Amino acid sequence: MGLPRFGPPNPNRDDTKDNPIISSPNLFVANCGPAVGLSHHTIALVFGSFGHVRGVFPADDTGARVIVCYDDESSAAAALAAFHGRPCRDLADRTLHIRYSVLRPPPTSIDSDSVQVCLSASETNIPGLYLIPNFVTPSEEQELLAAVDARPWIRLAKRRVQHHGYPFCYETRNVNTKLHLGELPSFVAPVLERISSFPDLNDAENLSLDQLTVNEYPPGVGLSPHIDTHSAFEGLIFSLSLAGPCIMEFRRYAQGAWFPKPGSSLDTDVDNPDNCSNFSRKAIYLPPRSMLLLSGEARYAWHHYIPHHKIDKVNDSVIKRSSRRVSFTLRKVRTGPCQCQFPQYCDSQR
Ligand SMILES: O=C(O)CCC(=O)C(=O)O
Ligand SMILES: [Fe+2]
Repeated sequence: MGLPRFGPPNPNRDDTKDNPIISSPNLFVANCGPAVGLSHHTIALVFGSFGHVRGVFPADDTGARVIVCYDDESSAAAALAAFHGRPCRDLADRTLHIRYSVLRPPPTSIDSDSVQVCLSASETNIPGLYLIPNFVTPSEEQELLAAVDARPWIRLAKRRVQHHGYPFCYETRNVNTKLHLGELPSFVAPVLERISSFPDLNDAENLSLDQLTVNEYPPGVGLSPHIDTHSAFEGLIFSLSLAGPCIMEFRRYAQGAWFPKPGSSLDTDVDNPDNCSNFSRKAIYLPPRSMLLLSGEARYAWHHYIPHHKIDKVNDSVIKRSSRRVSFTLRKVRTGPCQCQFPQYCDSQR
């Protein structure tokens, strides 16, 4: 039998003390279960003194949290009032922490194997997306990697980063334009020079990219879906892949942008909010030494995302992520509000 899709009302909130005023015939009971010596049968018997128990189920795979399902809400309310927060004599004197449990929506199935992985930007049909393979040579790649490895890394939860030009603040997903760290380091000069000859750029001379974020991803680490904050950066975003490949997925959400909570990490594998399961998906393979350009619709309206996989499937081939992937994201910091043509995705026009 599969697990019931129940959970605590708000897994991010510690509401064990004051239960939110919702009612449910189902209880989420923590500190209770086979891992702490209480069988589901015993739990059903003890909770059964408040009404008919339809079932006791593991709430997760810890063995120490269960879901107790009653026929009716009043039985659940009585059990919660009697047992929550105090030692339960009939359950080995364990102090139970009880909340009402809610039925979770079915998880949105994100099967990255089911999306065809494009090998060129034109195949994706995303306006404004460009990919140039072999943008740097293998020896330039080694030089760039050596240059960043000679500088201090900032350790995030799952990956390491460096910021040059301006620091990027993960709390606000923005840059502090007053905190100029100086010119971009000289090791990126050849890359910047080559960028200015990038095809399809209308305004190559006025590029003046002034912010570089270097990301180092260990195998299996990706980046949750996001649009680089419109108000933080201008309309061209370049990403150079070094050392290893990855698949980058693009999503265009039907409702417009969903803005992650400030401070939420790009490291996490939270793929999309509950109410935003309706989106178009595309995926592209980024080989090492390739340069990706996000412009126009690709930059402003599509979320980009690096799945958290150790192995990527590129159509029929399986590609193991290398020991690391290092990316150079080059952007120009915006100084006024964004006035793009995609207001539904734009934090300046919200
Ligand atoms: O690693 C990459 O290629 C993308 C990084 C990225 O999306 C970002 O820094 O905003
Ligand atoms: Fe990004």
